Amino acid sequence: MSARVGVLALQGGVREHLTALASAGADGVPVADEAGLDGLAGLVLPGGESTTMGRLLARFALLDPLRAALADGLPVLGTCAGLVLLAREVTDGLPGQPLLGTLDIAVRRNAYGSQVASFEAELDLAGAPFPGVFIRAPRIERVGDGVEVLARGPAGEPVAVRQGGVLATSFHPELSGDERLHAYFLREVAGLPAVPA
Ligand SMILES: NC(=O)CC[C@H](N)C(=O)O
Repeated sequence: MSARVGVLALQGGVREHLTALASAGADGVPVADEAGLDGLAGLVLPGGESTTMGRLLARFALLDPLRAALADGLPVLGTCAGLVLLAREVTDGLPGQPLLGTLDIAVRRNAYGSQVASFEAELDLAGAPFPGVFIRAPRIERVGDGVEVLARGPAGEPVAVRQGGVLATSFHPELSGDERLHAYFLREVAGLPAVPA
């Protein structure tokens, strides 16, 4: 049986991550409450709207259980709004915007500007080209010492980062029909079997 990997399903692009996880060899399951966190081998925080997602996490009493699960070492992949939620610091966050704060980076939301709010760029991910789909993307403005930069954007800014069991991208790997980043998450971050190997 393949490993169960949750996708936080309060808001945002859930289905595409479930599909990408299935292609990469995991059993993706939507998670919308605390009980859904039980027995997961990993978790994906999807793109969407981080302020809304944070409010819903608070409303559904998921903030503390999620923080506890991450502190216990649950491997997590955050994309776009999911990256914002994971960040320690959001330089233009709304007052009181709930964050998980487990990833030592500072981000600026919607920082690529209104004219070019969405774009695609070919990225170099561990020496191989990877399609980067950026939609009202957050920009990583600072990375802490323990954070590894896996890919950089057009201006050399980090767009894929990893800190131990936390992997995050400012782009949307689930929208490019290329499951290599999900496979990397499963294999290298969560220690699970994955395809492509
Ligand atoms: N595509 C996205 O996830 C956009 C993220 C959104 N701009 C935010 O700050 O939450």
